[in-house]
Amino acid sequence: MAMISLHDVTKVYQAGARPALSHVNLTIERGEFVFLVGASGSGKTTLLQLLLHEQEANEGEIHVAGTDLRRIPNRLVPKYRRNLGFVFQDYKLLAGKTVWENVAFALQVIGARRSVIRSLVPQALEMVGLTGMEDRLPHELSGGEAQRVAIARAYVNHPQILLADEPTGNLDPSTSVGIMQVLDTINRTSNTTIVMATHNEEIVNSMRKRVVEVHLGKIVRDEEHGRYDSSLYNPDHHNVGVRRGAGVSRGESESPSWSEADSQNAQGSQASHVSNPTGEQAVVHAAATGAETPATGEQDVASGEQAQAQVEQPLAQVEQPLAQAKTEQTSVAAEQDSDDAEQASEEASEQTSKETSQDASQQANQDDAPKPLNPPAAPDTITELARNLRSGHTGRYGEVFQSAEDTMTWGMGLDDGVNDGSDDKEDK
Ligand SMILES: Nc1ncnc2c1ncn2[C@@H]1O[C@H](COP(=O)(O)OP(=O)(O)OP(=O)(O)O)[C@@H](O)[C@H]1O
Repeated sequence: MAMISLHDVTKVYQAGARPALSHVNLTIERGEFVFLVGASGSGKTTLLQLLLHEQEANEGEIHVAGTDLRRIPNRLVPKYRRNLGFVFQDYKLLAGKTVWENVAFALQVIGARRSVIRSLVPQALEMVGLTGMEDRLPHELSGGEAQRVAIARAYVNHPQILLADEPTGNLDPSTSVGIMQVLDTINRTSNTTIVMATHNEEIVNSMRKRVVEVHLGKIVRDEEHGRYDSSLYNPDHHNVGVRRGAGVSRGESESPSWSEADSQNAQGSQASHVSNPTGEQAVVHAAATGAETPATGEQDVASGEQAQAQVEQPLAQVEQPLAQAKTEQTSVAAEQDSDDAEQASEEASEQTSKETSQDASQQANQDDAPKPLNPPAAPDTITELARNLRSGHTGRYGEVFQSAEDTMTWGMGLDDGVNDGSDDKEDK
């Protein structure tokens, strides 16, 4: 069964208004990494809200992690959301809690044992490269560090799915590379399904993941190893087009006729210049060739060197402990009531701690600092991203997830006297 499936889904916020989503069909398998792209107002956030069950569809079926969202009673929504981690553009850390407490909180509110918390929080912080920063408060963090904490919090209970709405929208290019590296590592090492809404062309075009493009509430493109050119569906222009052949089509999508310029672009050039929203010219590789062509040193890439240095930290440092953790403990839920599992967690933690303490200490306090070169460990896609990345424009991002926050694992029970983490902090 697919991890996520939408069948003929329509969402209308106000009677008579254009549907935010119209007859959408989409299937995402376990372990896929999907970029959700499209102009502001196209329906990306709405789609994520439907997956969170923050909004309900007017028509159609949605299944997520085996749950039919048409049939889920409200009281079970918080439990359902344990399957999901969510990363927001603006981090949404709890201001009065330390890094450790922010991450631990996501486990405390679902009733995880202290021993499990003591095991999983360091692993999550290590995975995002923040070991050594446990005692910092959010206001003492850079944007990139704050987003790493947010990812650790979203991932600490090992959800099957990570949803992210513009997670790099507030970050500079080099810091964005680090965030994408973390998400890519989570996806590759733990088979976590990731759906990320973004406007950032360079991230999409460099990482060459599956791309689902939404335009006026409809999926107009669904491609393996796809790319994104925001100008093709610019809502301010009537003559929109889609660059067919930019990737492998995944299935039914509505494709408007494409313009002559697009046609020329798609016919074999190795690279094309695509205007970014600020009007600058960024060099991107034409996906029509389907080749993972390495960037040349001649390319004019803003912040390229800095971004590349940022990304080329040894991935083994974060992958090894995560892989080990996944081997020895697959589900927080399963561990909550099992003493055996608890013991295994502690053993895993000790083992992980021994094997990685040296690397972890080296990672402390280095969130945005250039990292040492380690080419064999850096995946091509991330290296490509580091070379190509420019900041994309950020779309509308309001408080649309405000109510969902309250029932995500870290928000549930905030005002209900839930342990604030201080006990666990002492035991850390
Ligand atoms: N709560 C709401 N009430 C009424 N209309 C809404 C609501 N939320 C979204 N819409 C409308 O639904 C459409 C899709 O909005 P949505 O936020 O999903 O787009 P988006 O692609 O995520 O945009 P952005 O990239 O700017 O975040 C837009 O026309 C928007 O105005």
